[in-house]
Amino acid sequence: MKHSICDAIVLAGGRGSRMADPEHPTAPQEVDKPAMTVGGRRMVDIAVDAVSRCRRTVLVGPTRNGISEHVVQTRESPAGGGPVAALAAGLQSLDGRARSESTADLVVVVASDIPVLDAAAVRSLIDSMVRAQTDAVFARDEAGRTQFLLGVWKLSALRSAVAQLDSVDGAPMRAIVPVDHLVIPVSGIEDCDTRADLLAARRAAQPTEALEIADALARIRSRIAPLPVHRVALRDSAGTVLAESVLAGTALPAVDISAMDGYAVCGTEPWALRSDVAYAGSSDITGLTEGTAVRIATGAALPPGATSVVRDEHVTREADGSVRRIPTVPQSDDTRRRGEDWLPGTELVAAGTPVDAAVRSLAASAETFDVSVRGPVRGRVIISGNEIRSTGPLAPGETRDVLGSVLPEYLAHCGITVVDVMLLDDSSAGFRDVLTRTDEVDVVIVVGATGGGAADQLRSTLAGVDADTVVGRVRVRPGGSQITAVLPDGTVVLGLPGNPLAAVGTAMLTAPAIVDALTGRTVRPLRLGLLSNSTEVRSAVPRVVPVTADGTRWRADIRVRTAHLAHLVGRDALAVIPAEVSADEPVTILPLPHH
Ligand SMILES: Nc1nc2c(c(=O)[nH]1)N[C@H]1C(S)=C(S)[C@@H](COP(=O)(O)OP(=O)(O)OC[C@H]3O[C@@H](n4cnc5c(N)ncnc54)[C@H](O)[C@@H]3O)O[C@H]1N2
Ligand code: MOO
Repeated sequence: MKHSICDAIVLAGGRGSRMADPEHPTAPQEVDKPAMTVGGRRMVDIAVDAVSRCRRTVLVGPTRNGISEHVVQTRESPAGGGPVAALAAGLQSLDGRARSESTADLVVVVASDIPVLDAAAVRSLIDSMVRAQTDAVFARDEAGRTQFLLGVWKLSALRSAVAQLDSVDGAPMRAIVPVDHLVIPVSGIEDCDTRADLLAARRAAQPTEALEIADALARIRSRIAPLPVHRVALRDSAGTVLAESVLAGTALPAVDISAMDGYAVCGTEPWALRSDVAYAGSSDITGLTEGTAVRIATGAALPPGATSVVRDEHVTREADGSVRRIPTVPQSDDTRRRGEDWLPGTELVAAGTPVDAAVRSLAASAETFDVSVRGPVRGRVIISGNEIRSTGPLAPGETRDVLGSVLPEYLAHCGITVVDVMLLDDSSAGFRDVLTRTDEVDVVIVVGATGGGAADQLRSTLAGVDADTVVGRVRVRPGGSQITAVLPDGTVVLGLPGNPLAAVGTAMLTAPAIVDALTGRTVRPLRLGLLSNSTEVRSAVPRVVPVTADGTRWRADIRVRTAHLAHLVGRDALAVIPAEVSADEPVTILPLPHH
């Protein structure tokens, strides 16, 4: 029997009253469980995808957006009438359409609260059904519970089981389970009934493996969506990146002008010199006639009739007041012709270019005064840790905050404009608050709490809000515990390890890739260099190490302490050193900001 003769009924109604959020007692106590996300996907979509190889799928529950058009949506009667009422509605929908098609023999039934359900689990149920030739097969989860809402039925068995009931409204699943059924173990299909189940599922959906540096940066660049495009006046465009190319609004030069102080001439020499002068900016100069010349300033428009410009140094004045070209000089024309630099519509700067001083100046040269851009990227720095103090004397065991005041400078160098810096307690409520109030920023940079230990709330809070963790760990030292995640509202979270040098090194390594992704800026080639002391810093794990220019090479610091920034004082750059580096293997150079 082939998979294609199965139809599917996905149950996506039900009130998830046990899902109510204990931290938000005022929130509605009934939640739409199938719409809740795990790993960034709605559980209803997970269920629909798991049966995507079935011939027809009926989704029973409130009408939902974002469901494939191939899926028929219907509603149980009465609404909220429970799973048997929903199955009856699903059957009715299948039967209604079956008249024009051959009837399927089997029907897969899945609920929308199984966060790791996939096609393979459905496949194994169908395979068992085909082998056993029974009326229904249900899945048993690893806790030993039979999941009657995850199974495969003989269509005829399901139809008659439902038909023999007086009323489907509120009927329990047990009322229709056929005597002749099989239960098979299927791993990893635990359903989500409570908020704790949901959090555990979200936690399990977070990546735990450490990525190589290049893979981590590539994932960040491909998985983080760009910011919206907006139009700004050039004078307000600092820190932005062009979303569209800058096109010339006018030709440059707009008319033929002189490139030198000299003489505009007409025809063949000698030229009788007129007494007036063509100044830059004057537009009412009289035309030249054959055999005449007029003095002209650099940048002045050529008078009508002028055939070329001869610079002062190339001309002699005759006693009769006429001018001639010095015979030995080259026969050059010192005119800048209209459109010689560019014509209207020429692309002057490509999309993806950061708007710097040169871009702003160039756009003004082309009479372009506003541009379509992304950014600037606005960041908020959160300093976590109950032991961290920024002001006042330290109590025993407290640590001075040595990052809040300096990280904005390093982040600015990476392309993030920090709009505020906040100190935060390591409480789950505190973390939840900073990850849900993100309206004014594009990136939240959290310092500390990345480790995943008892006091490290960042990972569990990210799981709780179902952030999409793009990078969970990186194979690098320091900075291995760094996190890059995207909140459901699109805000990016960059988790930096708490040790000060680790925090700065991680920011310098990873923040530029976040800015690349958010702004769509063209990724620059890596700056590479060679170490002068590679044998002294060779390690089994890739490292980020401060370096100082050493002739044509870079000298890396040998024993680096991460609890302060001593190793950044007077250093030129950070080097990203591959594992087991050899003397002639290039390392990536990340220049440090300087004044
Ligand atoms: N069992 C393990 N424990 C730790 C590991 C490990 O692999 N296994 N890695 C260590 C490394 S390396 C680092 S780095 C940290 C990263 O942990 P967190 O990101 O959770 O950082 P915290 O624990 O919050 O802080 C670490 C350290 O840094 C000090 N700190 C934090 N913020 C500041 C600040 N603003 N100014 C000055 N100093 C700061 C903090 O007091 C801690 O001493 O985990 C290790 N543990
Ligand atoms: O990895 Mo920690 O980030 O070494 O200092």
